[in-house]
Amino acid sequence: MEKPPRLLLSRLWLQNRVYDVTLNSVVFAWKEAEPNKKRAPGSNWNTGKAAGSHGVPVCEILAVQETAEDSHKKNVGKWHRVPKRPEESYQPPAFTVFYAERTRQHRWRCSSVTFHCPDWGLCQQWVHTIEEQLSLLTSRPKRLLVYINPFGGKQQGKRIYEQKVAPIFSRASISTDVIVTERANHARDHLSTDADLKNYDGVVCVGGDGMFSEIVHGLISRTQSDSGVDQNCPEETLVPCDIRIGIIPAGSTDCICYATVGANDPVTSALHIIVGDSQPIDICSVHHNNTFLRYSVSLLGYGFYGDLLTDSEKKRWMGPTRYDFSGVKTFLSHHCYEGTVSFLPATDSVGSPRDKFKCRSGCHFCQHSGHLPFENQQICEEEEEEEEEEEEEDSVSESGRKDVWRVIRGKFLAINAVSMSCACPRSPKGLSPAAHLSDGTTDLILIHKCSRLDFLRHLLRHTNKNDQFDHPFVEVHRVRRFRFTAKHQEVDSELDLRETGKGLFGQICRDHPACGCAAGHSTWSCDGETLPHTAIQASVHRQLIKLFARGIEDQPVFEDSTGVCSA
Ligand SMILES: Nc1ncnc2c1ncn2[C@@H]1O[C@H](COP(=O)(O)OP(=O)(O)OP(=O)(O)O)[C@@H](O)[C@H]1O
Repeated sequence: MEKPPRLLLSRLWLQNRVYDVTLNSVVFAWKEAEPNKKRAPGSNWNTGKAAGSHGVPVCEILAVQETAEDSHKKNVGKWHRVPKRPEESYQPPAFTVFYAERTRQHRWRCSSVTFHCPDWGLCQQWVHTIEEQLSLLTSRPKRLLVYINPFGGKQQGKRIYEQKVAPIFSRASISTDVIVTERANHARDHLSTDADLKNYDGVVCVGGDGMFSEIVHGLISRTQSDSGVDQNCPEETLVPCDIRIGIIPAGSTDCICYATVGANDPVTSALHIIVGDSQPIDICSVHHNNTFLRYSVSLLGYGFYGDLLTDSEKKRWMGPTRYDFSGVKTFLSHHCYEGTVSFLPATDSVGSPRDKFKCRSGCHFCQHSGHLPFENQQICEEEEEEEEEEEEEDSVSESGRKDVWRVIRGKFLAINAVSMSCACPRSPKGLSPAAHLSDGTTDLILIHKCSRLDFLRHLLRHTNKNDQFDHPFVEVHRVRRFRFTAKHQEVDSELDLRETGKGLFGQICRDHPACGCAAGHSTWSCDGETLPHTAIQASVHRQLIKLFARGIEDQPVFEDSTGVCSA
C-alpha cells in the first residue's frame, strides 16, 4: 500500500533525548535519533516510553496543545527547586500530544508525550498541523447529551462521570449537556419526546444495562415516530437511528459494554467516544399479537434465565449479589415449562453458533451476513431442508421454500434468544460465545428437560473451555425470527378461552402429570425487564442502532511501530 505523504519531520527533544518526529495523515511517530549515544550524567531520563520508537494512529490522538504555559502553571503552589543559574530556568517551547494508549485486557488509557522544540515557530507549526489533521476526522462527536443514573450499580455513576470522564471530554474539546435522572424512565421519556437531538452528535449513558435499555427505547421510539413507522406492527421494517450511543459503565453487570468494548472501564469507554468509533448493533423487537412489548439488545430469556432475572429484580436492595442469590434459588427449583417454539432459521447467515471464532472488531460475518449471492442462499436452504428430515418427530416444517419456519414442541428448562455473546466478567465466554453484534440474527438456545446434574454441567461449561452446546438436551439455532406459545395458552386457544392465569394452569398441570412442571408458567425477561405476556413473537432488526465502540479488538494495532518514522 502506498504511504501517505509526510506532513512534518523535525528533530525534537523528549526528556533530554533527541528524536526524529514525523507526522502524516495516518500516524504520528517518534524515533530516537541516536539510540546508542550515552546519556549525559545526571539527566532525568524517562525509561520505557522514551526508548526506541513509537507510533500513534492520528485517529487515536485526543488533543494537542502548547505546553510552556501549562508546565509553568503546574509549579504553582508546590515546592520546587530554585534554579542555580538563570539559563537553568529556561523552558524551551514545547507541545504535548494526548492520545489513547492500549493497556491490558482491552483497556485504554489517556497518555501524553511532550516534545521540546528549538523555537516557537516550529512548535506552533506542529500544533497547527496536528489540529488540522484532527479537524479532518469528521466522525468525532463535538456535542454530547449525557444521562447519568445516580442509582445504578454501586451508585457511583455521578462520581465516575465527574472524576473520570468529564475531564477527558473537556481535554478533547467536547461540550456536553448533562442530565442526572430523577426517576426510572426519565431518560427514555426525555429522549422519545423532548430532547432536541439535532443539537447533538451522540447520547451518552452513564449506568448499567437497564439504563442503556432505557436510552435504546427512547431513541428507537423517537426515530420511528419521526419517520411515521408503527412500532406495534411486528412486520414493520424499522428505521435505523442516526445518532450514536456511548456507554460509560456504572451498573452491576454492564454486559453490553463488556461485549462491545471488551472491558468495563469508564475511561476506555470515554476514549472510544472521543475518537468517534462506530459499532452497529442488532435489535430484537418483541411483540404480543399486534402490540409492541419491548426491544432486546442482549438476552430474551424464558424459564431459567427469565425466572432468575425476574426474581433478582425484586431483590435490587441486595446490589450485584442479587444475581448469585437468585441464580442458586432458581437452579434449586428446577422448573421446566411446556410450549411450542417456532423459528425462521438464518439460512443466509455466513456463521453458525457452534463456530470456534468470535465476533471481533471489523467482523467479516457482521459485514457480510444477509448479503450472500442468491446461489449460496439456495444451497443453505437445501442443507437446512436435509437437516429437517432428521428432526425429531415433533419438529415439522410449516411453509414453502422461501421462508421455512421450523416448529419444536417440548418441555424446556430454558429458552434463550441471545443477540450478542452476553460475555461479562462473571461469564467471560457468554451465553453464546460465537454470537455476532450486527449480523441480523439471534442465537436461539433451547435447553430441553434434563436432570439437575446435567443442567449444572451445562451451566458450568459457561465458565470453562468446554462447548456448552455439546449436550443432547441442548440445541442452538441462528434465527431471524421466532415465536413462542406456552402449552397452557395453546390449550386455552383450543378451548377458545382467554388466558385466565394460575387457576386454569393448575388445572392443566393436574391434567398432564407427566409435564413435571413445579410452577405455573415462567415469564420472559427482556434484558432484565419482565414482559407481561408469555406468547411472544420476536424479530431481529439488523444494525438498528450504533454505539461509540469498535467491537473487541484481537490485539493492539500498534504494538511495535518500529520504522514508522520513515513514513
Ligand atoms: N433516578 C433514578 N431513580 C431510580 N431508578 C432509575 C433512575 N434512573 C434510572 N433508573 C432505573 O434504574 C434501573 C437500573 O439501572 P442501571 O441499569 O443503571 O443499573 P443496574 O441495574 O445496577 O446495572 P445492570 O443493569 O448492569 O445490572 C434502570 O432500569 C433504570 O430504568
